Amino acid sequence: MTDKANIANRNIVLEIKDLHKSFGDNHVLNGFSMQLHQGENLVIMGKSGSGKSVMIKCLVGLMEADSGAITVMGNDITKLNQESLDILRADIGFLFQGSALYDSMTVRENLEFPLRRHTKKFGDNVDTEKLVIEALENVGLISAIDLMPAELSGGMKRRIAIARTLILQPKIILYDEPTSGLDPITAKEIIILMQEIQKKYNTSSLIITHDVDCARVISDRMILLIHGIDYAVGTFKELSVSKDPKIKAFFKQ
Ligand SMILES: Nc1ncnc2c1ncn2[C@@H]1O[C@H](COP(=O)(O)OP(=O)(O)OP(=O)(O)O)[C@@H](O)[C@H]1O
Repeated sequence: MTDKANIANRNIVLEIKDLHKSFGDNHVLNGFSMQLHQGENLVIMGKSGSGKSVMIKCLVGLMEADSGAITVMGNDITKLNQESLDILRADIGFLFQGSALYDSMTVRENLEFPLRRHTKKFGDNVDTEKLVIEALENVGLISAIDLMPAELSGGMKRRIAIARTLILQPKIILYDEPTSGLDPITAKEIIILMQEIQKKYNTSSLIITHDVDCARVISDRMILLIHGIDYAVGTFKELSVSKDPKIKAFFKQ
């Protein structure tokens, strides 16, 4: 957890207001709102099918919302042209569910890949080797630089995926189920790594997870996504003692 008091007073780096998204009669998001503050670890929990992925897709522009506003570092993303959106995207790191490394590329090539896509951020004279090494050192896996993804364990893959996200030096990181599919010990190591990154770079993180342990350890605040809205917002401590059966259900594991 971030040990800085009064998160509510810090700058808002990402804000969703009254987001609606339906697929025919399936009203997935019915006015979801949230605010992510500078340096905050905000966990979003919701049951399977509650709309977490739909929300993230709207956030990163992979899906168009029916209505609502999404503001990233002061920019309304629905009003940006492609070029401005690309520049903004370089400040948002996205850790996909299940790591999603390119199987045919070495670890080094996997890390170089995002740098090639975001040349504007670092300029033409970027020292790629230096950035790759720094990112791998951050996740404690410099020794894996020339390995192929197939040669890595699940935990190592997740670390490399985090390094690939970090290499662009994002201000905001979106983690989609960062501990899913990992054994409890490896999951704990990944949570510790996420905390170290947050401390070192003062990144703001939005973390989608089903993992109550992960939420307990890492969250400054939590949002429970129920019925397509931000049904409950608070610290882990506050929400975990709620008497509301819908909220209680999240903490029975
Ligand atoms: N492209 C789509 N077309 C139609 N329906 C969709 C589409 N994408 C998502 N949905 C529907 O939206 C609802 C929410 O799906 P979503 O994938 O966001 O859930 P989730 O909370 O991320 O679940 P999980 O935890 O299992 O990943 C589901 O009912 C799903 O069927």
